[in-house]
Formats: sequence, structure tokens, C-alpha cells
Amino acid sequence: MMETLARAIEVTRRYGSVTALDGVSLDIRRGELVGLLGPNGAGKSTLINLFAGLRRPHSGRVELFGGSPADPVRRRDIGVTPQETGLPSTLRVREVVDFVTAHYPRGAARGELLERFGLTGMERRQIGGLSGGQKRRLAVALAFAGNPRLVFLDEPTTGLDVEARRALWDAVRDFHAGGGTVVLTSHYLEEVEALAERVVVVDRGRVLADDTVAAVRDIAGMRHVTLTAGELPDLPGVVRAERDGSRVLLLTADADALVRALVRADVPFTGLEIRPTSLEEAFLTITAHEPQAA
Ligand SMILES: Nc1ncnc2c1ncn2[C@@H]1O[C@H](COP(=O)(O)OP(=O)(O)OP(=O)(O)O)[C@@H](O)[C@H]1O
Repeated sequence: MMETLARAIEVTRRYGSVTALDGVSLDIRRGELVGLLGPNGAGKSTLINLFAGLRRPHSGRVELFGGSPADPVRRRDIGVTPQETGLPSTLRVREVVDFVTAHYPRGAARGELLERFGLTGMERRQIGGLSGGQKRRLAVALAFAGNPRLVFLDEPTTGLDVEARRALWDAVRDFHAGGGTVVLTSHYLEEVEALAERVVVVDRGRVLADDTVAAVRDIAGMRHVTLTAGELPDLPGVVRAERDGSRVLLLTADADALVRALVRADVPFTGLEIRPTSLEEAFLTITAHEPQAA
């Protein structure tokens, strides 16, 4: 059994009347590269802030390396890149890196760290003079300044162009290949797909799915097929079927095959519509209902 580095057990966290996390349980094991996927306001940043010891849960428990995230000794072995890049604009790149690195017993070598994130030659530049993408890369690089065992990257590639995004993906992959554990958040399945093996889908403070990227991709690729028809025969690949008067809604991973089967079965239908499901819709539908016949 792989060692668990971070763990949330039935965690609830509110902000005023907003429940940001609602009974979330999650284990992050050593060597994993986990993507937290979910729409705006899903609770991803809140979860990272709890693991990083920046916030405390209202109920449930959060553990980091088997202890409390509030313990500074445990926090030495993590790195975090927050969603907002707030670095002092008058300082030079070199000064910021040295300042952050100095906080750790095993700080990274500056030159090597900057190289990994495509910032070589920028040591003397002031933060305020960097481009948005360069600032972002620096903020992500700082998460690795202490040679952490576990890093939390909150939307690491926001604001990066394609090339910079790929370079950052490579840096994250290198860290992972060297035995590092990564938790990253994203709104985009493609980003999670490019990096992660395991994806945890979060929405409205709850974990909707915790599975392989392939399994989640299948669910996310579901289509809603709706049509007006009478009694329907058994159709292939229907995950869920629902009737509302004469309107039938079918959920399937392969809409083309479904439509071909409908035509072959020679059942009269009108008003055929096919549309993608949102990730949320797909997961809610699948987790809330068992397949049933129309
Ligand atoms: N400091 C705060 N004060 C009040 N409400 C907050 C605070 N932080 C988060 N929230 C609320 O908690 C919920 C979860 O927010 P959170 O930032 O964790 O989501 P997220 O998944 O990271 O979203 P995004 O992708 O937009 O960053 C949202 O409804 C948000 O408005």
C-alpha cells in the first residue's frame, strides 16, 4: 500500500452561508499526479488551502504527512502555487527566489530552478517588468523552491501561451518522474488529461468522481440524444433513458451508433437533437441514477 501523503476525511468548510466543501474525503498517495477538475467555485482552491494549512475545516479532518497541516515542520515538505500571482513588483527575480529558497532546509539551486521553468537569464529582472506568463512561471517555480515531496498547483497554466504551457507541463512531469507527488487544479479536462493519471471531479463542494483519466473522459464524452417517439426497442449504448410525455431523452457515449440503431429499427421519430453534456451534468446523471429502460 502506497504511503498517504495528504488526506481529507469528511471535510466541510463554509464561508458565511456558502458551503465551499461538503463532506469531502480524499487521499493523495506518494508518487501520484492527481488532477482536481471542476468548474468555478467548485471548492478546488479551498481544498488546497486546507491541505496547505492556510484554512481549517469546520468539520472533518485534514492530514498532511500523517499530522496536522498547521504544523510548520510538515509544511516544509510541500510547495504551493496559489491561483493569484502576488509577487512584490520591485524585487528582482533572483531576490525572490533566494528569499523563498532560504526558508527551506533543502532549498533548490537557483540556476537550476529557473532553467526548469524557462526563466534563465532573468535573474536581474524586476518582477514588475516581467510579462504575465513569466510571472506565472516564476510563481509556479517557487512551489518547487524547497525541493518538496508534494506540490499543490492551483491552475498553474492560467495566462500562459501554448509553448509556455507545454514547458510547464514538462517541468511538472519531470518532478513527478523523479518521485514527486503533484496535485493540480484545472477547469479543463485536456489539461488534466495531459498530466494526470487520476482525476477527482469536484463540483459544489462535493467529489463527483475519483477515477482514471480515461474513465472520466468517457463520461465527459457523453451525449444527450432527445427525440419525440413512441415505444422504443432496446438500443445499444444507452446509459440512461428518461421519458417526458412523448419526448425521450437518452444518454450515450456513442450518439452516432445510437442514431444508426434507431434508423435500423425503423421506429418513427421526429425532432432528433444531439447535444454534449457538461461535465457536471454527465456526472450528476450517472451518479444519481441507475440505467433504466425507456
Ligand atoms: N475567502 C472566501 N470568502 C467567501 N467565500 C469564499 C472564499 N473563498 C471561497 N469562497 C467561496 O467558496 C466556494 C468555493 O470556492 P473555491 O475558490 O474553493 O472554488 P474553486 O473550485 O477553486 O473555483 P475557481 O476555479 O473559480 O478557482 C465559492 O462559492 C467561493 O465563492
